[in-house]
Amino acid sequence: MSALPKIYRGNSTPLPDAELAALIDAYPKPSRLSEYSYGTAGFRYEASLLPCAFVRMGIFTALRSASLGGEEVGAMITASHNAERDNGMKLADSHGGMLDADWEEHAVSLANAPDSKHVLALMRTLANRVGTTAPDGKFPPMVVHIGRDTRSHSTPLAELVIRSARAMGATVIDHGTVTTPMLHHFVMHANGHMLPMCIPQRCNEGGYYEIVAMSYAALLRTGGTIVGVGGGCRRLPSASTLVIDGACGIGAIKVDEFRRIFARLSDEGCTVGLPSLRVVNFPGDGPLNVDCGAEFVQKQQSPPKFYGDSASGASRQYVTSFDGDADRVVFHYEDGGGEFHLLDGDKIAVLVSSFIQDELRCIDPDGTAVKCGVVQTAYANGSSTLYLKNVVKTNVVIAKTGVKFVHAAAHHHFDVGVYFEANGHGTVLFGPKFYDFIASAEARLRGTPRHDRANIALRRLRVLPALVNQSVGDAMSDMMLVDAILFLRGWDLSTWASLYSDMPSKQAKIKVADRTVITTNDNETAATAPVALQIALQAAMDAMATQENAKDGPKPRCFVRPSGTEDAVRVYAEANTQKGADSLASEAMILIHKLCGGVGAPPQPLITNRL
Ligand SMILES: CC(=O)N[C@H]1[C@@H](OP(=O)(O)O)O[C@H](CO)[C@@H](O)[C@@H]1O
Ligand SMILES: [Mg+2]
Repeated sequence: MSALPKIYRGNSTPLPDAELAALIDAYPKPSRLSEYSYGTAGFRYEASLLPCAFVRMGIFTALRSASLGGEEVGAMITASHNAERDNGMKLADSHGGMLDADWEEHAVSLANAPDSKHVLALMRTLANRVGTTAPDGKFPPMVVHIGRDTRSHSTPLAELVIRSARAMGATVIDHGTVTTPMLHHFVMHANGHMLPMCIPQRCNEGGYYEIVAMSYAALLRTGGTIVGVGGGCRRLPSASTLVIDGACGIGAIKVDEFRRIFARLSDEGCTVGLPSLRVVNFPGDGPLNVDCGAEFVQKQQSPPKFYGDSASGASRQYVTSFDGDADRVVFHYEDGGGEFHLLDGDKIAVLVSSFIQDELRCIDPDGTAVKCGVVQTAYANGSSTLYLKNVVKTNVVIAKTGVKFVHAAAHHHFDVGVYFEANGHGTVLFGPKFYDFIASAEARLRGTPRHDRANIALRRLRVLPALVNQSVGDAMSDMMLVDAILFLRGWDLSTWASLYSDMPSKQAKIKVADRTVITTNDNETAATAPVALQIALQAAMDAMATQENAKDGPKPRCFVRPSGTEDAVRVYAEANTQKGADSLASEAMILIHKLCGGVGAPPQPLITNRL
């Protein structure tokens, strides 16, 4: 059952300096760390390094809320796909998305201030700059939402953030264990962003489930009114039971709620197309993110371990894997011959963008009313980019790795912006022109028969912004979006997979003494330092192109970049053969080890078994 958040009301008055200082100094900077840095998705370190930063982030989030005149903000305690030993914090700004880039540096300065004296001085400067200090020492109202994942240290770390935010006089809304996208959703709705669909009861777990389940059911129901269109709208036996691998994390617990909701929907007579759900890999079934979950499945390109579950071959035809905080989702299946097939974020981008474009065209055949497009990163498989451009015929933009970059690009470039990182993190953003389009279509189509194709398209499009999380990528809502599209198209995973074939690829990571010695160009497709590294990588790519001598399709590609969430350098390679991709990635690993201060013995060649 969904729990209500615990609310600690604040009085907007910080504790006296001496008490704040005592709290800050009780958690000094760890001697093992020279500086905290703000990575791809916020602070992320081995958990024992974090108390100092987290006490200060309680203060920071309160200040951020004050700077926005009391708009509510959020802090999610999670290290997502990382191992259990790590933890971290993702900060949600008042619109529900990632923290404003200008404020990242304030967060970093506060985290790295040598002691309480400096923290308090910085806090005062910041408060003055944003005009928040009143003569009586009172701040404007401050509201901070807190969520946490299932890691053993997430609760004590969350308590530290709560303590220091309360010490600032902020109201703290503690949502307990939730997924990252749920926390972002609460913050977005609490501030009334996403109007006209925002109503207050959606700011808690029950409200979240309701909005996702109801809009999903509404989308499925549009399949019930089709008369002789396209032969779709059926649930193939191979897509009737959806197995959900929860990565032994929070997503398993939360998605399991939908089984109860689906049962209720069925009781209420809403049975069109609901699949049965089977959740595996709950917390405690196995170690978090180990040999299971979206990160493992996508990076290793192999099926997850089904801890404590002897799922038969038949039930592995329709499987989805979440990551540790359920903001990523990938799909996969085993075919009749036992071969594994992955449908990653690129495949989701293709499925979703072509569905939306098809529906838009039913109302606006010229396709000029709203600008649609897809944002990918350098990790997108070359075949997916070609397919999007040549077959879906949509706009494609390549942005830097990380949700904060792809989200901003989707928002900036498109009225309907689909973004998915290859690892399955993504969503669809709907801008004002989309809502105008829906409003004018509603006026125009009023009174048309429900089975009229344009009328159906309108009802499908209208429900999407409620189903698809508008603040960040969301494994649960993305899973339902994909499932609904498959149902409406009458497809299973193999039909979807057959749209195009991925170029064989290889991903790996390698430890170096200091990964910041590697810098990259803007979209991370090439290293700008060390210069010798990029020259050698280019030579390796050219040699592979000559060796493979493929006539058409994308050319072999390899790039490297320092991870923003792990202490490692990431390597990506793709080629026309798996052997070629493995060989390029191996060469890159050896080059990094040699030119960038590799730790330990030189890496061994990478060999993918499924050749
Ligand atoms: C190759 C890869 O999957 N990188 C991931 C990973 O970032 P890195 O900076 O590569 O560690 O974690 C980010 C947060 O979840 C996610 O946005 C990003 O796509
Ligand atoms: Mg995640």
